[in-house]
Amino acid sequence: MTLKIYRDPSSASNPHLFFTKHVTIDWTIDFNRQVLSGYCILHLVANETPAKSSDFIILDTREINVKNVSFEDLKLNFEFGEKNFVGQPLKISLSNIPNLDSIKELALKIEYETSRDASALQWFEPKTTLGKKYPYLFSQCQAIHARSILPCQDTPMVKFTYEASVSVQKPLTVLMSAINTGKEETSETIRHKFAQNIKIPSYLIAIVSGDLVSSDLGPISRVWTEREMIERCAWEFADVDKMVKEAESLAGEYVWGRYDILVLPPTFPYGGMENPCLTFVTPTLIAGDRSLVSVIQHEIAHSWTGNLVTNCSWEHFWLNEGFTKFLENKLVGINQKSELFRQFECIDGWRCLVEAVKDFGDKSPLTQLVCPLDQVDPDDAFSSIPYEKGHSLLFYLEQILGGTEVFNKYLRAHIERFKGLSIDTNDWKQFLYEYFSDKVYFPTNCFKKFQRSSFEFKSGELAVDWNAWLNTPGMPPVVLKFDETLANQVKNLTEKLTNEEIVEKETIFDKFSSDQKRELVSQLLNQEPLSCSKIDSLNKYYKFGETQNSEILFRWIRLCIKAKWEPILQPALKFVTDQGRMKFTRPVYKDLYAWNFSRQAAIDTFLKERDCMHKTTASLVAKDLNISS
Ligand SMILES: CC/C=C\C/C=C\C[C@@H](O)/C=C/C=C/C=C\[C@@H](O)CCCC(=O)O
Ligand SMILES: [Zn+2]
Repeated sequence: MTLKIYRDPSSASNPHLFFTKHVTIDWTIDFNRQVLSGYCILHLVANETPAKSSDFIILDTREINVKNVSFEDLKLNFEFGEKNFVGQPLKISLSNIPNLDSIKELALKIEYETSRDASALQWFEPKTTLGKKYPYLFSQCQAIHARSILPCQDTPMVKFTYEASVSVQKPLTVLMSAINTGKEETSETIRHKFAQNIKIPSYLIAIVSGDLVSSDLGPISRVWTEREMIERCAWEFADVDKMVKEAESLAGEYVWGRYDILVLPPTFPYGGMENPCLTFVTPTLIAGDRSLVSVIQHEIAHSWTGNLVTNCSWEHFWLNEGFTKFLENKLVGINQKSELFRQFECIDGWRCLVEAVKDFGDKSPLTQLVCPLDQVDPDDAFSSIPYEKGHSLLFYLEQILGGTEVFNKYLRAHIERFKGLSIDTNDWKQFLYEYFSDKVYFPTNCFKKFQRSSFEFKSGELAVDWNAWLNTPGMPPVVLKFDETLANQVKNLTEKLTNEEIVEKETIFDKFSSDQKRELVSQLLNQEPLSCSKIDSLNKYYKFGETQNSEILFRWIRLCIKAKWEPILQPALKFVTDQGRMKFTRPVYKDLYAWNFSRQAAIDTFLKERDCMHKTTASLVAKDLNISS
């Protein structure tokens, strides 16, 4: 068994010597000190490059307090390398392991404790939870935060199974991105046990602990959250089993056993996180009308693209997110029984892409699909670009390679070919050419070079400008056209609201779906600023400020800020304080900062709130507001 090695600028680890095949975790959650303490055992396998006794096994860590490293009964020497933005390498010496040449497997036991600053963890004191009685903890390991909860080869090219045993004070629950395999109780504590028997990368390790309750949704699904939210969450996500079946019809068998959902506190920085067996989601999805469940479809889709077929490094993140966005939009179409709904989602996605390219600047390397990350923290590079540019490339290929039926078969074949593996863009492209070999002629040596040069098209070759799509900043080389039926129904009202005086609410508005209402505000936002009196009327007749749909509220707030409508200041500050989903919080903070009238209020609010925010959100918003950390 060997592991294919890729370049990963976000990891200091050296899996070319030994790579992880299984991890055993034993933790005690200490809510008083806000640390996880215990040990992990990394079960390593010798890779193709033979290790010498002068070598070190290098693991990624960040703010981890290592007490002891051992192999069987042998204590191993270790030291830390230099700290930088990817953490601090832990170098474990192999010098006193006898007969190193003959060792094929090596179980390294590392006893350690996390720090209070572990970047993967957010700790809550009881008073900050809904129930106010018990503390709460959750993790977010993507992209490179797993190293703050265990020393590991924190690169997605390495995939392993894991088992965990986690002790916590009674009556708290612990859940992980794995199957629950039982518990053991003492008078004071409960030890929860887990097993993840499918190989996963480190970024998919996840843990939550709190006073959680659950409600069954179907044979393989239940939703978990705090008691105060459970009924609303169970109603919102009632269709999840059906959605998993729809995804199976597209992508193949669902192999993870369970598809549970955890609804987190509002500081959770993302819409959703595809932790296997237990998707983590933001409470901003609870709209009260199931209108935001496409995030669940997105996370379900990751069960194949991302969690089975994984990007080998964060430079190829589009392979996770572009594919998943592509499946998500297809699932929306399948669920609504019409391709029109899929195409409608694509229009919104393209608009997000335009905005993200504008944000970074169209010359920025961070707008490339294959995104260079030397000396770049993946959190700083994160944007809609891998999602939407990746989606666009696949949408384009679908069109030129024969349409949905043909491409759906290819998607299945892609998943079948790469499941269980981590891949780069070259691997993806090579298989694409292999699969469609009847359609294209290509020179066999073209794959090696695609990163640097665009190659000339030969007769019969697939006419895709790969260099422009993959390695060039800015918008894609092709402007995609989507069916506009559903958007056009909105366009008439947009024009009316823009050009005419608003004297009452147009009745057509109530016939719109929530997504069309979102589209309406997006279209209004996509043009020149409205006058304050127009915003006054929209506010009076359409009451966008009262919506429970966070996507609409987000766009409404931005529309008002763009119009310099001063009454929006307090609602905008409340919005960025009540929830911390970065997709919403960062643009609103940035808009408030860009407007003289609200700049100081934005800074003051952030400074007051930052200690209660998620660490990643706080550090990125600080950069957005030009505040040093
Ligand atoms: C090219 C970009 C390079 C690396 C980025 C990789 C990871 C970035 C890190 O910041 C973690 C991202 C986690 C994302 C989780 C869920 C998203 O799909 C949520 C999307 C936005 C939202 O809906 O709130
Ligand atoms: Zn995703």
